[in-house]
Amino acid sequence: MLQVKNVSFAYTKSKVLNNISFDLAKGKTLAIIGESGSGKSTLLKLIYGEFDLKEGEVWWDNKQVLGPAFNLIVGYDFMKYVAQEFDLMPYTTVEENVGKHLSRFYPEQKEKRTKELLRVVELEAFADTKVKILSGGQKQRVALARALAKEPEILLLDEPFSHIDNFKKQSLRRSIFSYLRKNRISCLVATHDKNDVLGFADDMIVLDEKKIVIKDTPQNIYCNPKLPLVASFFEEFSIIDGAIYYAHQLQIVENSKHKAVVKRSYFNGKNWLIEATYQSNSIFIEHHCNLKPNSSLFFKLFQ
Ligand SMILES: Nc1ncnc2c1ncn2[C@@H]1O[C@H](COP(=O)(O)OP(=O)(O)OP(=O)(O)O)[C@@H](O)[C@H]1O
Repeated sequence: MLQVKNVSFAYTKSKVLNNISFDLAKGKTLAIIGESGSGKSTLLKLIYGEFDLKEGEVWWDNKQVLGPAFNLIVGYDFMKYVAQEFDLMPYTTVEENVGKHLSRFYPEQKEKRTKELLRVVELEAFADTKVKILSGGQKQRVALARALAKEPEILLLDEPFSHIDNFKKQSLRRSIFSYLRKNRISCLVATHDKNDVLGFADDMIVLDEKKIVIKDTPQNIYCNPKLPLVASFFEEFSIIDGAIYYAHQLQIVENSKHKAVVKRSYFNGKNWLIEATYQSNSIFIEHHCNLKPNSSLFFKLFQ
């Protein structure tokens, strides 16, 4: 189990993280969300042992994770970290990058393992391609495969699918997260993408103002977002009478006590998002067709 105990950290004078504590059980996935600059990457780096901690401790089972003051080489065998910059070897092939840390003394095992990982990240066709000429998304997939090569017990992922195109993203997500589950690898994933969280993470934490402001299951947080910051991570929302409503919780009806004026309609694939003005504020309503700007509408609320 990963244990983060009362961790605080500052790069310079002011703190980036203040008194962070949480646990992550074996084989579980925990998502970290928060605005840009809220400290997600810093937290991953601290857990990886990239910096020395002055306040707080990080433990994996009965081993304490220590920073560079205690380790000549940053990191531990049981933990792998895929950073936003992938740190690959550009002039060697995809296969060589993935197999870099696997033993040369067992060539058959090495080849089998490398092939298995290339299948997980859907890069079999690029095994002999030099990394230098790969796209950003392909490089990101090589970095993921390399992190998994030596079967870590815990994987730290920083925006793992940010460079992957929408065609591949969903199937790659399913492939990676089911591989982690099957092999009981714990995973901590920092993300801006709700699709990394809903359906894949067991728990999530929300970072704001240097602290963990919410920790719960993705389902509970989605259904009861509590803060506008959290609702905005998932969907367009409106605040009406002090409560948060997602766009699908507002329904246009013939008549009601809530009257608004249409500003604009946006096509979003499944239906339309209507932006309207209600009591001088913008609200968002999901609807099956677009509506004329400046026309009036009535809506009702449901949860
Ligand atoms: N090496 C560094 N030296 C000084 N300050 C840093 C350093 N790295 C990050 N910071 C600062 O620490 C804060 C947290 O940054 P961090 O990269 O952890 O945020 P983040 O939530 O991961 O952001 P993003 O979502 O944009 O990746 C920011 O204010 C950033 O400017």
